[in-house]
Amino acid sequence: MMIKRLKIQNIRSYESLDLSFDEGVTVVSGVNGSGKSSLLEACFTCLFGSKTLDRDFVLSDIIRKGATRASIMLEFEQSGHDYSIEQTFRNDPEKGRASNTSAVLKKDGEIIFDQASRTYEAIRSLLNMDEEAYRNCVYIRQGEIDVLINSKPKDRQKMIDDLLRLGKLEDYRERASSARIGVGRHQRDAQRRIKEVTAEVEGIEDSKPAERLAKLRSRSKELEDSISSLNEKRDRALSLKDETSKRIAGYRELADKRASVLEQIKELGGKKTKAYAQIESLSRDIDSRKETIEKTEAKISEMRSKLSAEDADIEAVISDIEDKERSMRDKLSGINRDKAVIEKEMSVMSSSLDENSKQSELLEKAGKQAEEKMTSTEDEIKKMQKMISDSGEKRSDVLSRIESMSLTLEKLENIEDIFDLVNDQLKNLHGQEREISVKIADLEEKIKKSGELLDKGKCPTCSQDLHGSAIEENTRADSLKVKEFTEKLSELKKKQETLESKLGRVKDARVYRTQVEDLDKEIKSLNERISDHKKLLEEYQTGMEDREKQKKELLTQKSSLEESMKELKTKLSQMQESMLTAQKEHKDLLGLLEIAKEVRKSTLEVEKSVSDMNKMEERITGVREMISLFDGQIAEKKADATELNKQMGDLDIDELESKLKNYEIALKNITTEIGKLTTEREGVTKQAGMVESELKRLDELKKLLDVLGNRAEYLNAVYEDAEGLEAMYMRVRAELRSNNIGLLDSLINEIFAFMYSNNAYSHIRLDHEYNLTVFEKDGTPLEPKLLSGGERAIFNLVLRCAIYRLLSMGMSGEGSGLPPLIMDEPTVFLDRGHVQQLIKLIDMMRDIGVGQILVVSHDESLIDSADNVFTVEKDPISNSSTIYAK
Ligand SMILES: Nc1ncnc2c1ncn2[C@@H]1O[C@H](COP(=O)(O)OP(=O)(O)OP(=O)(O)O)[C@@H](O)[C@H]1O
Ligand SMILES: [Zn+2]
Repeated sequence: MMIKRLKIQNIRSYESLDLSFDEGVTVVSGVNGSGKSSLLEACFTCLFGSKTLDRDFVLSDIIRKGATRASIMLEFEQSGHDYSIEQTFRNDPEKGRASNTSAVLKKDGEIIFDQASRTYEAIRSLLNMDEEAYRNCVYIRQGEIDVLINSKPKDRQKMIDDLLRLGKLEDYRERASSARIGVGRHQRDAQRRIKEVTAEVEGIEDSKPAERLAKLRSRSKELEDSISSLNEKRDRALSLKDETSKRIAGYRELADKRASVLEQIKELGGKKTKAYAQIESLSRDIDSRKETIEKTEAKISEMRSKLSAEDADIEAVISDIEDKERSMRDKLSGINRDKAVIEKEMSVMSSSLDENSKQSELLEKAGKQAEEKMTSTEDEIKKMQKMISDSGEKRSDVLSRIESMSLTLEKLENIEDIFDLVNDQLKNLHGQEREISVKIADLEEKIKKSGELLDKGKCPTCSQDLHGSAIEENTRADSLKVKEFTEKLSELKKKQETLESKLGRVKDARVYRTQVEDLDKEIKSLNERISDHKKLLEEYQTGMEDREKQKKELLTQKSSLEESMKELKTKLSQMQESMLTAQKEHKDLLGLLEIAKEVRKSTLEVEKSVSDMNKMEERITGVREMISLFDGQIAEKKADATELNKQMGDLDIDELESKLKNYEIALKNITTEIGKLTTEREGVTKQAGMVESELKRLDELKKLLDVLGNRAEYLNAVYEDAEGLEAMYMRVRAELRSNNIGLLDSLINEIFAFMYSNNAYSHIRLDHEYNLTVFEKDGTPLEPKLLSGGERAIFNLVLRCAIYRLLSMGMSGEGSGLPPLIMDEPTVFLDRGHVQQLIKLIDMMRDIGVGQILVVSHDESLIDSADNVFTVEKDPISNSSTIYAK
C-alpha cells in the first residue's frame, strides 16, 4: 500500500490541507504543538473511522473546535488499483456531539461502498488488518513505544497470532469442535428415537391387529343384513299407517265443513234479526223527528210575527236590521266623542278658575304685607325726626358755652395750634425751673461747707487762719446769688400757673368743638336715612296701585270663565239625553237581530231534519232488501248441509282410529330395533377403523426405523470427520506458529544485532509461549521490563520492525500490500549513537523494499537522511496548522 494524497478539512489544528506523498522516507518536522501527530492521526481515522477513538476520546475531539463540519480524504494505491476513502463528519460545537455522516470507498474512481460499517470491513480485508493490528504493527504512536514489550505473553501471542492470521485457524478449529459436539448430540438423539420406535412396533404386533380386524368385519356384515330386512318391514307398516291417516283426515274434513255450514246458517239468522231491529229503531227516529219539526215551525211563525215579517226572506230581514244597528252604533260613538271634547274643555276651564282664585289670594296677602311695612317705615321716620330735634338742642347748648368763653366756631378752627403752642411754653418753663432749682441746691451746699470751715477758724491741713480770707467773701456772694435765683423761681411759678389755666381752657374748647362736629354728623346721617325711608314709602305706594289693577283684571277674567262654564254644562246635559235615547234604540235593534238570527237557525234545523228523515226512509228500504237476500242464502246453505250428511253416512271412524293406533305401535318397535342394531354396527366400524390406523401406524414406524438407521450411520461418519478436522486445524496452527516464531525470533535477533550498538546484551529469545527474554553477555537472562527506558525503546523498535518484516514476507512482492511504516517521535529516548543506528535501520527497511516510511521527528539528523521533508507550522493567531514541503 502506498499513500498518495491526504486532504483534510477542520481536523484538530487543521482548517484545510491538501498534501501529496511520495515513496521513500518522509520526515515531518515542526515545533511542539504545530500539528505533526495530527497528520498521522488523520490518516489513521480516515482508514478506520470512529473505531480509532481511545477510551478518553470522542469523535468531536478530533474535529477542529468551533467547526460544524469536517472531512478527511485519503488516496492510496494497493495491488495496482487506486483507492480513495472519504470520511465526513457533522459536529455540534455547543453540545460537543459529533457524528460520522458518510464513509465512501472508491476503487479506480468508482464508489464501491458508501456505508460506514461496510467501508470499514472492506478496508480491513484490503489491508489484511484491523485498527488494532495497524497500531501494533505499522503505526508506532507517540508515547506508545514500549507497549509491545510491556504486554503479557498471552496478549502478545494473541496480537502476533492475529497479525499472522493464525487466529483464524483457531476460529476454524473451534468451529469444528462445536460442530463435532453438535453432531454427538444428534447421534444420541437418533439412538434414543430408534429404541422408542422399536418398542412401539413390538407393542402393536403383540396385539395381533389383522385377526381382530377380520372378526370385526364379519360381525359388521351380519348387522347390515338384519338392518335391511327390518327396514323393509318398517316401510310396509308406514304405508299402511299413511293410508289410514288419510281416510281419517277425509272424514274429519267433511265434518268440519258441515259444522261450518251450520254455523253460517246460524249467523245469517242472527243478521236477519238485527236488520229487523234496525228498521224498528229507524221508524221510531222518524216519528220523533216529525214531532220536533212541528214544534220548531210553530216557534218560527211566532218569531216572524214579532219581526212583522211573516213571509219575507229572512236573510233580507237580517241584513236590514244589521244596517240599522250599525248606523245607530255610529251615532252613539259620535255623541261620545263630542261629549269627551266638552268635558275636556270644562276641565281646562275649571283649572283656569282655580288658578285665578289662587292669584287673587296671593295679591291680597302681598297688599297686607306692604301696608304693614309702610306703617313701620312711617314710625321710624317720626322717631328719627325726634332725634334730629334733640341733637339740635344739644348743639345750641354747646354753642352757647363756646360763646360764654367768648369764642366762635370760626376761631376754634386753629385750636390745635394754640394748644401745641401753650404746651411748648409750659415745657420750656419747667426746664428753666429745674435748672434754677439745681443751681440753688449747689450754692446752698457750698455755703454750708464754707460755714463749717469758718466755724473751726483754721485750715485742718496747714492750720492757716481763715478769717478775712477769700472764703468769707465768696460765701457772701453766693448767698446773694441764692436770693436772686429764688426770686426768679417764684416768678416762673406764677407764669406757669397762668399758662396752665390757659391750657385748661384750650382743652375744654377742644372738647366742645368735637361735640359740635359729632352732632352735625349725626343730624346729617339721620336726614339721609329719612329721605331713604321716604323713597321706600313711594315705592310701596306704586306697588299698591299695581296690585289694585291686577285684582280688577282677575275679577273680569273670573266672571267670563264662569259664564262659559255655565254654557258648557247646559250642552253636556243635552248630549246626555240624546245619548240615552240612542242607547235604548240600539238595544232594541240588537234584540230584533237576535230573534231574526234565531229564525234563520231554526229554519235551517227544520230543513236538515227533513233531509235526515228522507235518508232514514231510504235506509229502511235498503235493510228490507238485505233481509230477502239473507233468506236466499239460508236456503242454499241448508241444501249444502243435507249433501254433506249424505257423504259422511257410510264411514266408521272408531274402527279406523283403532287400526291406526296398532300400526303406530308396530312402527315404533321396528324403529327401536333398527336403532339398536345401527349403534352396534357403528361401534364395530369404529373399532375396525382403529385397528386399521394401528396397522397404518405400524407401517409408518417400520419406515421410520429404516430412516433412523440411515441417519445414525451418517451422523457417525460426520462425527468422525469433525474430529479429524479439529485435530488438523490444531496441528496446522501449531506448525505455523512454531515456524513463524522461529522466523520472528531470527528476524528480531538479526535487526537487534544491526541496531544495538552497545555491548551489554548478546541476544534476544522469543519462545513458543511468546515470552521475550534478553540475554546478557555472560548468559544471564533478563525480563524486558527490567531494561532501561532507552533500551526498551530500542528493543521495541527492533520488535516492530521484525514484525513488519515478518508480515511483509508473507505478502507477495515484498510488502507492497502493507501500509507504510509510521513512527511518531521514535528518537525520544535514544542517545546520539542509537539515533544514528535508527537512521541506519530506516535505511535498511527502505532497502529491503518497504516502499513508504513516515516519520514524525524534530531530530535534525533524521531530517538530513530523508527523501522528503515536510515542515509544519501553526499560526498563533488563527491557530491553524500549515505544511511546507522542502
Ligand atoms: N479539536 C481540536 N481543535 C483545534 N485544535 C486542536 C484540536 N485538538 C488538538 N488541537 C491542537 O492541535 C495542535 C497540534 O497537536 P499535535 O498533537 O498535532 O502536535 P504536534 O505537532 O504533534 O506536537 P508535539 O511535537 O508536541 O507532539 C495542538 O497544539 C492542539 O492545541
Ligand atoms: Zn493748710
